[in-house]
Amino acid sequence: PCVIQVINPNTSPEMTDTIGAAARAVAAPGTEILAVCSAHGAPSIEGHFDEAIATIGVLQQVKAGREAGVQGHIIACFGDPGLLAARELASAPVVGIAEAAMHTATLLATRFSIVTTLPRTLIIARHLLHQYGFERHCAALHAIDLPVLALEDGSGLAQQRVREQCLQVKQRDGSGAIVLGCGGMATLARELTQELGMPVIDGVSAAVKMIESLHCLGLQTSKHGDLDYPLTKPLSGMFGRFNS
Ligand SMILES: O=C(O)C[C@H]1NC(=O)NC1=O
Repeated sequence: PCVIQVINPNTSPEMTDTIGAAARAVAAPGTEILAVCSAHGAPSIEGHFDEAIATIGVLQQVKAGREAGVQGHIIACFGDPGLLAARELASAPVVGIAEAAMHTATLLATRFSIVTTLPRTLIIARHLLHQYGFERHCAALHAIDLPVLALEDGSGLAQQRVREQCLQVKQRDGSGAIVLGCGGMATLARELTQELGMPVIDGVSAAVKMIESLHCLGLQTSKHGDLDYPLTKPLSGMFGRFNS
């Protein structure tokens, strides 16, 4: 079996459910999805500070997942918080939803646009484009200018703003694909792809299929070089829980 731990780095149970549903919608018959969220941290991640504190919860979940013997981990926040640290802790593959969505977009179009939530988080997406080497593939980045948890308030306003922004991307950006820049947008991708007649990509589902592929290929996070397990040292205070 292929057990995939899908980690919502924020503490919103509603968003964890949205993310889990998107993952299960595409999981292969032999794949089990374990959707979890940080035990403590921020209810939504909307900036560098939120990302920094969310990283600890991500790493705690990755450690628990490794001890449970999962076949892969997904970091289901568009900033991919703690990705490389998680890869040091993990033996199984770790995929972030931003990298998964970006890689997928480059297989389908020469350029993609990103649609995310608050304008202040655009810089985080820009940093990832640079880190992953996708800057020249990204035509534009847009924000719907609503907070992350507006996607879970039941009003449908955020979902409507995402749809409107995607329509504008299609008319103005000259990009062939759209990347949805939030784990909470995961369940919108398939319907928007149909309506717009162009690929609208959700990183949660893309990451599930990537982990399944890596598992099928018998490939795991490389422990040769700089993603080897962390050096053992006495960690103190709140980090004592990471002492293996
Ligand atoms: O960066 C963003 O706008 C979205 C990001 N924040 C969050 O709590 N989950 C996410 O995917």
